[in-house]
Amino acid sequence: MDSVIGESEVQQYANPVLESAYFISKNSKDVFIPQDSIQEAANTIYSNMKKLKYSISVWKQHELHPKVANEDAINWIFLVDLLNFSFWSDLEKEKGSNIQERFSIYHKDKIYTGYWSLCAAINRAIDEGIQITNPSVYASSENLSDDKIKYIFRSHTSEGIPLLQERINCMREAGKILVEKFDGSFINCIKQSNNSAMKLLKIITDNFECFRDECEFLGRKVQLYKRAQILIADIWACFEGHNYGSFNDIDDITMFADYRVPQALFHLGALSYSQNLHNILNSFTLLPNGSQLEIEIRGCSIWSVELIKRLIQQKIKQDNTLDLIPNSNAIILDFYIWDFANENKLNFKVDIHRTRSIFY
Ligand SMILES: Nc1nc2c(c(CN[C@H]3C=C[C@H](O)[C@@H]3O)cn2[C@@H]2O[C@H](COP(=O)(O)O)[C@@H](O)[C@H]2O)c(=O)[nH]1
Repeated sequence: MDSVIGESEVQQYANPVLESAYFISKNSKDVFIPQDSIQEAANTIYSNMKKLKYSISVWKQHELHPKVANEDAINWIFLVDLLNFSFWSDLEKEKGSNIQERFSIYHKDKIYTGYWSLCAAINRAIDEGIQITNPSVYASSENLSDDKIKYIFRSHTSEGIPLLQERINCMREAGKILVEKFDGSFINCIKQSNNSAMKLLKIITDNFECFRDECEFLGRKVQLYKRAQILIADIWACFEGHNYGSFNDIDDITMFADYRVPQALFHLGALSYSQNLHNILNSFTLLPNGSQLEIEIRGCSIWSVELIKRLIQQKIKQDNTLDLIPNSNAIILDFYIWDFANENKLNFKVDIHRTRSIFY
């Protein structure tokens, strides 16, 4: 068996996710970070972000995101990122097939799919007077029955929301933990973190099993923590780095290893796949959660964005124009790439990887 690279060179990163991503990228067999095109990818991303003046303030501009940074927003963000996973459709067996029948939410005269369908369903429930974001409500079926949750996520089409029962289980588990251990509010987790994103990451993954996005890769535990990290990032972005969003080590948060950003990284030339993996993705073959191919895609995506971040930070140092992007940490880069992917995904040459998982 090939020697496992990086085992001895234990990287001293503050974030265990970055350490895992480094290890995965050094031992990946079907996913690569092309050294010859990642600089061009960084240039493209940097110039587009400058043109858009892309910054932390974009987060609240999204129509379905909270507009006021307060306790209600924290409860909303916690619930959204508790359920922020697996929106891709089983109906799509080949490119573009049946997409009109995929799960979607009708809200205020608009139809939403993907991540936005989750936000729309929650906002619709709030408009209907359901206290859906209150942890003591979704913690127990006495306060909010399974049938009521099913009603909240009722689809505009024949396909229902993927993993509905798993989503209900997450709500019960996390709601109970917030009520029993954190006096009913995620704000108390934030207070315990003493303005450290890394401490908050540990509080989340130690206490909430459904955020514990870990698996084994070449005999070693790797931590990817996609929803735990985006939960912290969304609070930081909503509060624009102030108040409950003030973390002195926020730049240690990595890219969020989902299924959409890797697709964009491939399109931009910041990720490449073996022919075998290329064929698997374009034939819509399922990849089991925890499989080597899935972990290579997720881990290399995190490392690719880390390298892009370093390249862009070098460019900022040499850039003497005035229209610099105000912030270029992995969160802002990730948010930009995800928004770019959602606007261009129908033109991408390679499809997403299809893994059913509660982790992303
Ligand atoms: N890496 C990363 N993954 C993200 C997001 C978001 C939403 N973030 C919003 C908030 C601020 C930003 O500006 C975005 O507007 C969702 N996801 C993941 O994508 C998948 C859904 O994709 P689709 O089926 O196409 O909607 C699913 O795994 C979901 O967990 C992100 O930002 N980064």
